[in-house]
Amino acid sequence: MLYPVWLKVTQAKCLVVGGGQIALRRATTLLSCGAHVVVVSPELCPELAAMHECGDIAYIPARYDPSHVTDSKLVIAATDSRDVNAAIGRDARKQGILCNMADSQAESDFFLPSVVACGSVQVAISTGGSSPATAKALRLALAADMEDGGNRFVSMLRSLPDSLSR
Ligand SMILES: C[C@@]1(CC(=O)O)c2cc3[nH]c(cc4nc(cc5[nH]c(cc(n2)[C@H]1CCC(=O)O)[C@@](C)(CC(=O)O)[C@@H]5CCC(=O)O)C(CC(=O)O)=C4CCC(=O)O)c(CCC(=O)O)c3CC(=O)O
Ligand SMILES: NC(=O)C1=CN([C@@H]2O[C@H](COP(=O)(O)OP(=O)(O)OC[C@H]3O[C@@H](n4cnc5c(N)ncnc54)[C@H](O)[C@@H]3O)[C@@H](O)[C@H]2O)C=CC1
Repeated sequence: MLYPVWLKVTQAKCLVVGGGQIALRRATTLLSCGAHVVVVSPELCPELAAMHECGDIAYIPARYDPSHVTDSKLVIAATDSRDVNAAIGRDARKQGILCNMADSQAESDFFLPSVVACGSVQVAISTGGSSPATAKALRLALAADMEDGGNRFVSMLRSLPDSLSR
């Protein structure tokens, strides 16, 4: 069983190592939550390069080095190298920093959920890593329903036995 939390990352340094699509996904979410996103990678995909050009993220154009982890609140290891991602995880752990490794559920301290946001309400969906595609399908179904007034979701909640909906 995973322990669910809603983490405050506003203005906190969050390190993303790697410059591909997974790094982009992680950087985008962190940025939308107000984090100070630092990306380390010898190269960036066009979307991350654009985010750097407009000043949304800090960029260190280099291969990963253990010093990059220092002072991070969170670390995301999203390179395409198992050895590099594992080393990032070990360095983060030494400094007591939580780390997610894109290629190792076993070594990650936390997973990323699918999120539906509706005003101040956020719903996070996880399958504990067993089926990310299911988490995404549930998000899309719930988002479509909420846009439509949330009737199916709300009626589903109302149809729960009193003992469950209390
Ligand atoms: C452990 C975890 C990562 C972590 O958090 O550490 C993880 C792991 C892996 N995902 C893989 C594949 C895909 N992931 C997606 C999508 C999402 N994956 C996300 C989270 C997580 N994915 C974490 C567990 C979440 C949970 O608990 O359910 C979401 C929710 C959030 C996000 O990533 O932003 C986001 C949906 C966002 C949204 O749109 O709502 C799609 C669909 C798509 O991209 O369209 C596919 C292709 C379809 C498929 O194959 O299922 C693979 C195989 C890689 C390979 O072998 O090629 C692994 C590796 C493995 O399983 O080890
Ligand atoms: N968690 C998930 O949902 C999924 C995870 N993955 C895993 O995520 C990882 C990354 O995937 P993509 O972004 O698609 O890969 P990608 O190949 O597009 O990007 C990898 C990036 O890492 C950078 N890199 C390589 N060595 C580096 C180093 N020493 N220091 C810093 N940066 C370095 C490269 O320059 C490149 O920008 C892969 O290991 C893949 O197995 C893949 C699909 C889904």
